[in-house]
Amino acid sequence: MNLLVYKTLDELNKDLADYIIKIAEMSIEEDDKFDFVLTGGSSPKALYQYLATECQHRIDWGKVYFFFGDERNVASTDENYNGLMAKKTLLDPLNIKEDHIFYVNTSLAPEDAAADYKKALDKHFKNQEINFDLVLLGMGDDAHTASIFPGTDLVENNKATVAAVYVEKLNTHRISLTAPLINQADHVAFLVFGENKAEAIKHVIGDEEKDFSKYPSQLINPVDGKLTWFTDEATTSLLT
Ligand SMILES: O=C1O[C@H](COP(=O)(O)O)[C@@H](O)[C@H](O)[C@H]1O
Repeated sequence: MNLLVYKTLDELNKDLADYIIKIAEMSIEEDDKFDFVLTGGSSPKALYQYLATECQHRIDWGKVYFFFGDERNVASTDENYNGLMAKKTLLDPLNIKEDHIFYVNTSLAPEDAAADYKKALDKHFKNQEINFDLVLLGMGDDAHTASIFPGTDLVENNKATVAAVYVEKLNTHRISLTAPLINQADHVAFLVFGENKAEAIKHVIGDEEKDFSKYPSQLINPVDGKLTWFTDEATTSLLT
């Protein structure tokens, strides 16, 4: 595990963009494509805008396939739909073709949307192991990542799949990659900043004894891949 701590969000996003471009270049050279899982929420907005502007000409974006680590069970036109935020900030500005973007179909019931997404992944990976080049993750102040929330049955899901989960505290369903599926990736990167996440990261990274149900981000530990945390000083202030 590699923990990177930045003074400013600009420095963090610039370095994270360089890291993404480097993995994209390696993947495109090896396989002629880059399978990239995007995170949702508010944290990646500035990063996506930076990629779409400053990094517009650094790689062939036509060779990138975009996926989502999790999705909220709302219409694709709803501002809370993770896909819409990525579309506005990254995918439309880069003119990414629709057949390179794997949105979660939330017009289906959550269980069906999860099964539909898994089917699309299996097809893309030609029914071989689903092995993303890079999974970008965020983390909530409750230590959830993707939509693996504390106390939900998704924490216990030990299958590499896509699952629907009911999140009681939000009174809603979510659709999410499971931790074993994320852990099959070659690279996993967390993008976490801000003081409100200091307590969570203290436990996720700092605790010797793991409590996955309380701190689901502890589940992320790539089997053969590399894990990197892109953080700031405020978030890591409680780590000793
Ligand atoms: O609900 C979600 O939250 C996390 C963290 O979001 P943030 O707004 O604190 O950046 C995010 O990683 C996840 O994709 C999203 O669905």
